[in-house]
Amino acid sequence: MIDLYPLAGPLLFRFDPETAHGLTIKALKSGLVPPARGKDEPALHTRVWGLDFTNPVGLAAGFDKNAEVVDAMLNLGFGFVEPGSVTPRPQPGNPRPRLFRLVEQRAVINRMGFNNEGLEAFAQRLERRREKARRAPGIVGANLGKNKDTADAADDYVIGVRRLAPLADYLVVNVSSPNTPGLRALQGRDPLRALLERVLEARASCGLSRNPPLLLKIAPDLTVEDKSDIAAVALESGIDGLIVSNTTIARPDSIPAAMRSEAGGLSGAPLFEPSTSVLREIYALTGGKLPIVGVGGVATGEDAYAKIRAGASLVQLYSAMVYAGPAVVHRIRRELAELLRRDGFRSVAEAVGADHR
Ligand SMILES: Cc1cc2nc3c(=O)[nH]c(=O)nc-3n(C[C@H](O)[C@H](O)[C@H](O)COP(=O)(O)O)c2cc1C
Repeated sequence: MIDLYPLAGPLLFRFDPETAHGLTIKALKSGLVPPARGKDEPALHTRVWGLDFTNPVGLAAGFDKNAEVVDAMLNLGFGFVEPGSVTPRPQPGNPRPRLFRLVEQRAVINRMGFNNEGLEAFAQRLERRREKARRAPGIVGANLGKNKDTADAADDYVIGVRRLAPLADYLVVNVSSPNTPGLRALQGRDPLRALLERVLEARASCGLSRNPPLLLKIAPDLTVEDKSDIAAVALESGIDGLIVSNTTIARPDSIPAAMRSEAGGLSGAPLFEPSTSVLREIYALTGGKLPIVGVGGVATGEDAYAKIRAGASLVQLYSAMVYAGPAVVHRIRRELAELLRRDGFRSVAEAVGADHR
């Protein structure tokens, strides 16, 4: 592929991060970014939840909050994309500034607070996409959040599931954003059990011939007890998988003093170790029975491979794209295929959880 990011990147970095993101979405929507899918090596093909992924590298939630650039991102080489988080009603999110680059650390801090155009706009875009003859191939999930002012969180997730179950290849219940008050408390054993029961019931009530897999996205900032509770509830509830992890509220020593006090979730390189370690633990606690999407600090094929060996069936990224542009996806695919070959794995699936054996 021709990589234009060495030109576009420095230009975008002259704007504040949120303006740069808005410009990126506009460029993608208007077709200014040329498609560059490339060919996926057969070893990268993988089947999870009965869905065929041409490669295991996905775009994490938060980049395309309103499902505006699903095809454009698939056309850049992602095996799957996850628009959202979407909330039932539109909401503005937190006041700006709320997005910060930590260039030297290859990291991002955000406290967006689920800014989005709401469920109806999101669903209609997916509906229109379904009608298009020329859709990009690839898997499209939908990541669900709750409105800030909704008292009973489960109500919002149920609304999201009912509207999007017929439109998405998989659904994500996101209870791990640090920027919506009270959200992460839903990861506790009893609230989680009650929430998952209600969303699974909502999915069943859609009467679809094929239910989209339902995944739970968790935070990296969890106690030993939290993790074992989540693993137990995930297994007993009958959900289909987990996404590990969202951003962290921790501030590792590498984060400069001026940025330490910015509230929000930290993502990118400093999140790699902590999120991979939670992934490893959750894989062990669930005995490898639930497919896990590994996310947090993935920027190279080696990072993706490490997540897979720790127990991820698929990986996702967001922050690495800010610094390396979409070419990062091609690089990861190429390097990952090489690493699998080097270690004698014929497929991604063969390498999942290899560190545990
Ligand atoms: C600006 C920004 C917005 C995000 N918004 C969401 C969101 O709406 N829902 C969600 O589940 N995760 C959201 N995330 C978290 C990412 O999906 C991902 O879990 C996290 O950034 C770690 O991956 P990374 O290190 O590759 O960025 C957001 C991340 C960033 C940087």
